[in-house]
Amino acid sequence: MAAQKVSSLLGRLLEAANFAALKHRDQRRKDPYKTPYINHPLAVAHVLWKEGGVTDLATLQAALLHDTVEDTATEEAELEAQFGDEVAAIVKECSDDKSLAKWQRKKHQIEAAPRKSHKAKLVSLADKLHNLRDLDSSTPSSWDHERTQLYFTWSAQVRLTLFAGLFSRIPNDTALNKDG
Ligand SMILES: Nc1nc2c(ncn2[C@@H]2O[C@H](COP(=O)(O)OP(=O)(O)O)[C@@H](OP(=O)(O)OP(=O)(O)O)[C@H]2O)c(=O)[nH]1
Ligand SMILES: [Mn+2]
Repeated sequence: MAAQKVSSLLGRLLEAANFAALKHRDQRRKDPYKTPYINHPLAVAHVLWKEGGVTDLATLQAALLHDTVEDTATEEAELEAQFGDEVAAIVKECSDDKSLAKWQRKKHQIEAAPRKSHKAKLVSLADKLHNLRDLDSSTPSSWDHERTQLYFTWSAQVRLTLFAGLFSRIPNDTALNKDG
């Protein structure tokens, strides 16, 4: 790849990391160490690249930005203007509607998972994976055993529906879909 193109891709990735860092700058994770919140979106993007082999720029940018609309004062239009329609749409697909009750949000994630775009599924899976790893290593101070178990059970349901969609992307005309 031409050096100029690499430089442009890196720049756009760094722009997303910097944007997320500014938006999350006053937030901490719920763990006992009060880890800076930005560690989470950075880890989600890193999981996708390192473990998932994902190199698509829009997916990695969306991973870095995935909690900005849900958890900070960021408008979708802001993301559209700075990162384009595709990135903004993936972030939107990964954002809970905070005006809904918590149980409704949790239910909606299970129901919406199969309809998500492929890129949003990748970001959502990495998001869940990193949250589960965090729970395993340092449970949020206010979470008891039952609350932690509930997150594991619920996220397993979301991941199953996300995976079901990912593996059902077999084109309609393949032999696998023929009767007989
Ligand atoms: N495991 C873990 N999670 C933490 C920590 N600090 C903040 N979180 C965030 O808390 C959310 C999960 O907590 P819940 O009580 O289930 O959900 P809520 O914050 O949306 O109400 C996750 O949001 P999310 O990323 O939007 O994902 P999700 O709610 O869709 O799973 C996660 O990123 C931490 O120290 N450990
Ligand atoms: Mn997240």
